[in-house]
Amino acid sequence: MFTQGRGPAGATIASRLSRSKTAPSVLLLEAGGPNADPQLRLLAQRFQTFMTPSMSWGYKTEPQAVKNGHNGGVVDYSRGKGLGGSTAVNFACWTVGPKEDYDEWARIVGDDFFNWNHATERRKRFEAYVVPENAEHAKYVEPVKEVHGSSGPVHVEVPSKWAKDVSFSLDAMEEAGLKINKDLNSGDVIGAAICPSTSSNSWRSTAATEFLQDTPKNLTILTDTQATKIIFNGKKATGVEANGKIYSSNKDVIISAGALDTPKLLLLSGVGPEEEITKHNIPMVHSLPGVGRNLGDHPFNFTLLQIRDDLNDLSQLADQAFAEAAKKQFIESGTGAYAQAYGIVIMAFNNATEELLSSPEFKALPPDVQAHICKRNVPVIEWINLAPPVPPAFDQTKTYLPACQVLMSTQSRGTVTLASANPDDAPICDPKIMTHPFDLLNYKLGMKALLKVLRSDAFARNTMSWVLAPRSDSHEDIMDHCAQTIATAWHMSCTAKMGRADDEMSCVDTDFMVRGLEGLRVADMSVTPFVFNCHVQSVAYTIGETAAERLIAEYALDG
Ligand SMILES: Cc1cc2nc3c(=O)[nH]c(=O)nc-3n(C[C@H](O)[C@H](O)[C@H](O)COP(=O)(O)OP(=O)(O)OC[C@H]3O[C@@H](n4cnc5c(N)ncnc54)[C@H](O)[C@@H]3O)c2cc1C
Repeated sequence: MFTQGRGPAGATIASRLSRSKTAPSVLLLEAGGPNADPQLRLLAQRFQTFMTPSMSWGYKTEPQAVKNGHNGGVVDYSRGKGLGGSTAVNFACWTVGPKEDYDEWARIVGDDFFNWNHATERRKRFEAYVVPENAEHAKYVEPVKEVHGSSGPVHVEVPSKWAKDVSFSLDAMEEAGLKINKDLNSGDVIGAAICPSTSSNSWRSTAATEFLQDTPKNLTILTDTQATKIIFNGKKATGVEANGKIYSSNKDVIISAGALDTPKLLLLSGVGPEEEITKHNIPMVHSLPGVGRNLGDHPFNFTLLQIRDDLNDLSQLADQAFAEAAKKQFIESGTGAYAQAYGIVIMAFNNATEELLSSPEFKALPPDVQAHICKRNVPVIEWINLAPPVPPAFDQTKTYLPACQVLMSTQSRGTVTLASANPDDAPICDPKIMTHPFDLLNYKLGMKALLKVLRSDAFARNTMSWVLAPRSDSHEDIMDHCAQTIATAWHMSCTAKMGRADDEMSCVDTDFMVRGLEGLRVADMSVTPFVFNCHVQSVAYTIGETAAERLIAEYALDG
């Protein structure tokens, strides 16, 4: 048995399989290094870690149509590299998404194994969800205990110490008309809520710290080992090539390299759309039109308000000496400014408005997509307050409220293709952000609604100035601001999607087996049939757990 890629999906599978009763031999190959320095796991630095060059693949998108803005429309498309994969560099927000998304996945693929109830039971096995009891915070946060795990390996917490702006921001959202959702991870995501983080006592937890410690002898982990080709005997995968060596497998090869590198490896190995493979003179192994297609993501834009100085303490950290001392104090004693800086993000997920639902853009969507968007807990827009930190170009001694918009229920789809047959070349990533008319309208209506909230008295009376925002609600000003701040939330998905046999774009079946091949599975964010309406690391862990459960049953690994 062999798995490749050490992100949340790959690490979960390798850990579960190797710890099963029959203890099969599992080899895990990871292209990056060990990411061993604990200082790279400070939650207070969660928004900067991805800029550490050794921990990122450093990908960028092709110029996007929302252009004429910064960088000519080229958007950062980082992926985590090394132990923990993207969980070692991500923003550590933990959201599991709406229950209806899981049921929709089950409906699309025709298998109840993927529905909310089953997924919740699986998540409870790997989750350790901690919300400290605190009378002051009870107004804002109260977990629905039945849907959370308490003793799994993946640590999720609401830090016990809150910065001042947390309650300010939630109170203002409530006053502006949003409902407070005390547990956005109950399956009901709608409303303004505290978002827990993947951390323990403000130290980031990663797929590696959670699944790859104290590993059993039958699990071998090789770092700095990039798989460059899958080896086939006819239509059967028998191993992979990495660092000029062949690693053979007598059972399955499982690819968990993430939604950009999994299609890249499949294409390099001759599996994918014929025209894409032959154009690089790669020998064709198997035609699969969906590989590298359907790339979906969540576009992300931000606005910035300067607010009253007494509303948070983060400006202290602009003083280099103060920041160094705070970091030292936190590392030595777990206390001080670093124990609460950037500890909490506030999220507000919103349903579609009547205006969106009555638009021609909505009515042109396929009937099943329309039906899904109309469901109770399915959001079309997410707003984020208190993150990310203010870019260095702005005066760091001032106090700010970043307020962002993340597009949900996205319909735009792009591609991942090869730049060449050389495995060292980055893939060509073109997510075609907001090219679908529904996404464009949804973005504009969402941004107008966000501006209305930020202009409401609750925010206005605490706002000193608008630093970054559309100049007006006009189409031109909203799109101009969009072009200036466009990014994605790095939720790349669907590039080797799971689907039914009669869906010609389906790449894997519900056993994660690559269609038309033997001994080859894909289990990572590539396989989701649509872009989940949440921050997706929880989905990647769930995919790993689901694939492991299927394999353990198929090979009777638990005896
Ligand atoms: C900057 C950033 C911020 C994010 N913020 C959040 C957030 O706050 N909340 C959230 O829920 N999600 C967030 N995400 C997304 C989330 O982290 C990912 O969706 C999730 O980690 C994907 O898991 P995966 O297992 O599919 O792939 P990955 O986590 O990307 O893991 C893939 C692994 O495979 C390895 N690999 C790739 N190619 C090869 C090869 N050829 N050979 C061997 N190994 C290979 C990679 O080095 C990596 O270790 C963020 C992502 C990024 C990049």
